[in-house]
Amino acid sequence: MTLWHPVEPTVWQGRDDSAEAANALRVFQTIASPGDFSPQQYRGKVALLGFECDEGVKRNQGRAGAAQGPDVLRKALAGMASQPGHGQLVEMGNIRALPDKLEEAQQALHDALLACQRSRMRTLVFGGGHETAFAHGCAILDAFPHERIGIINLDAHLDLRHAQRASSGTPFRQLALHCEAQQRGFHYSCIGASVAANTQALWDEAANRNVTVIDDLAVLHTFDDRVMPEIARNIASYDRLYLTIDLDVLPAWEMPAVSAPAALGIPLALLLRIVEPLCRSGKLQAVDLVEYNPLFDHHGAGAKVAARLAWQILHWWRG
Ligand SMILES: N=CN[C@@H](CCC(=O)O)C(=O)O
Ligand SMILES: [Mn+2]
Ligand SMILES: [Mn+2]
Repeated sequence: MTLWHPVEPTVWQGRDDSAEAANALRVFQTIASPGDFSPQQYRGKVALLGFECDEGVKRNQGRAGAAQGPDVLRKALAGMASQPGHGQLVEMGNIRALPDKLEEAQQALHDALLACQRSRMRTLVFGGGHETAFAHGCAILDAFPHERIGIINLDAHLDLRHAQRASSGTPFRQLALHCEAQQRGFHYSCIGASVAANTQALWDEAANRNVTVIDDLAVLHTFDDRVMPEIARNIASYDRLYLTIDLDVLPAWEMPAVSAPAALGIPLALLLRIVEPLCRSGKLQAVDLVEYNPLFDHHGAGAKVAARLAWQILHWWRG
C-alpha cells in the first residue's frame, strides 16, 4: 500500500492533566497509535484514517486545500476530553493522493478500509473532498456483499454528477453504478441539499435513482415530521448504515472552511439530533467527515465544529 503514511507524532498532542487524576485524560492520551497498518489486532474498535486528497475538489472546480484537512482535524480532536470508552479509537494513518492520481488514491483508500472492515473494525475517515465517499462506500458494499446498506449523506449537495472523470461531485452516482454492477439496491438518502445549490439536472438524477432527499428548508421547518422518521426508516430497513457528512451542510457561520460554504445550512445542534440515533442504532458501520479545508478556516473555529461532531460520533458510537 504505497500511498499509506503514518501520522507524525506531533499530531496527537495536547494539554496534559494526568497529574491531577488518573482519569483526567484527553483523546491524544487514549487513542491507540500502532504506527503501522495492523487492523487485524483491533477487532471491534474504530479505525481512524485520513484521506489527503485535493484532486476531487480540483476536478470539481472547487477550492483546493482539503488534503491538509485530516491532520488539522486530528489536532482539534486531540485535546478534547477522553471519556470512558473512547479508547476504542485506533489511529490507522493517512492515504496520500499523488497529483492527478485520484482513482489510484481512491483504490488505496478502499483497500485500506476494506481490510479494516474485514477485521471487524468500524471505520471513521477524515477527508479529503467528497470523492472520499466513493472509496468508503465501495469498501462497505464490498465488505458486506449480501447485506442491504443504507447510505445517509448530510450535505448541501446531491453529488450525483454525471461527468467525464470522477470528482468530489460524482461519488453517489458512482456508488449507484457500483450497486448496479453488483445487482443490488442503491439506498441513498441525502439530507440538507439546497435547491439553490443543485441544478435541475441533479434533482432529476436523484428522482430517477429513487433517492430520498430532504432539502435544507424542509430540515429546518419540518424536522420532527420529515427528518426523524427518515432516520428511523433507515435504521429499520437496512442491515448496516454508512453515514457520510459533507461539512458544507453546516451554515457558513459555523463552517467557513469548505470549498462551497452554505448560506443557510443545518446548524451543528440540529445535525447532532440526526447523528445520535444513527450512532446508537447498532447498525452504523462507517462514518466520514469530508470537505474540511483549513486554508479557509477562521482561527480554527471550523476545525472545532468538525472535531466536536467527530467527538460526539465517537462518544455515541461506543460498542
Ligand atoms: N462535493 C461537492 N460538491 C458540490 C460543489 C458545488 C460548488 O462548488 O459550488 C457540487 O458538485 O455540487
Ligand atoms: Mn457539499
Ligand atoms: Mn458533498
